[in-house]
Amino acid sequence: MDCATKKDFSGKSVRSIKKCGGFRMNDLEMYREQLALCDDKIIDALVERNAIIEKIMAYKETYGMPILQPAQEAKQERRLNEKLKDNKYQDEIHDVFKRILRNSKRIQARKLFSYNIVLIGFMGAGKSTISDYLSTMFDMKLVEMDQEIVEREEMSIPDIFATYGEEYFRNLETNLLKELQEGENCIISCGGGVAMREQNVVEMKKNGRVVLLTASPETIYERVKDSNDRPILNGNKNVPFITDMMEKRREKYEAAADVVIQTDNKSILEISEELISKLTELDEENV
Ligand SMILES: Nc1ncnc2c1ncn2[C@@H]1O[C@H](COP(=O)(O)OP(=O)(O)OP(=O)(O)O)[C@@H](O)[C@H]1O
Ligand SMILES: O=C(O)C1=C[C@@H](O)[C@@H](O)[C@H](O)C1
Ligand SMILES: [Mg+2]
Repeated sequence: MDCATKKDFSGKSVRSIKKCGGFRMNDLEMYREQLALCDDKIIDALVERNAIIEKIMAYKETYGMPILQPAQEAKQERRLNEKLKDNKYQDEIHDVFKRILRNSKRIQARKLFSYNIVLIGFMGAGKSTISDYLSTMFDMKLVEMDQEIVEREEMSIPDIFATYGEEYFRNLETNLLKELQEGENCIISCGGGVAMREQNVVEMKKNGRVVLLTASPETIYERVKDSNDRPILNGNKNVPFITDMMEKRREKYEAAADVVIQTDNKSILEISEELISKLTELDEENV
């Protein structure tokens, strides 16, 4: 390819128009304009897509349909995989769609919850499990209080208890909870004992709705029996001990709760749906 140069009328060297790889001098400008038009189309499509997301939410609300529909999400993913399977840009396009999906989830989360969701309840009630699921489904930030404390202290909870005592651990919980009130649209999965301090409950309610998960002592026993991560239960993993401790804590849990969800024999999806509908109802009552 010969990109010959010649002088223009002012004497400046310019490339010959016809001989440069089949491109013309002004092609670059033209491509840039085409790119800008493409970007405009993408913006218009995204605005339209987001408006459709809002319509779907309104429709589900009107007809009392479940908000979370993981099967539909899986169907959409299959459709996309099929459509992109022979596309040479499939990795890049999949990456873009991942972000689009995450942002759709955020739009839903912001519309549904303008506050933090704070999960409380006895050990093994499912706080971590449900928080994790909700945070994935709505792309919401998740703070697992126990885990956060373990990371900051660089020690396991049983070691914190053994080295510094329970009071020290409880103070860490209170301080973390205070710190978390600065954010919003976050899921906070509390340690099992967090709601026992009145000061903690005041903090939770500043910027959050408190969801109490419950389960029978038998269910709790089944869920915790194979783990040694809960120092209070170590050596006490039996139904009578759990029953007794639960009864002692019950009043405080219930007093802290804005909504209560009983979790025995329910799937994670069922519990999460119940949580969303109870929180939504609560907001409607408060309007
Ligand atoms: N709805 C459920 N159905 C069946 N198993 C469940 C359910 N919810 C939680 N589990 C199981 O019970 C165990 C304890 O759950 P999880 O860790 O979520 O409880 P937790 O309330 O966070 O406990 P802790 O207060 O000790 O942190 C886990 O193994 C989890 O998989
Ligand atoms: O119920 C409790 O008092 C506790 C529950 C766990 O989540 C941990 O926060 C810790 O083991 C104490
Ligand atoms: Mg937990």
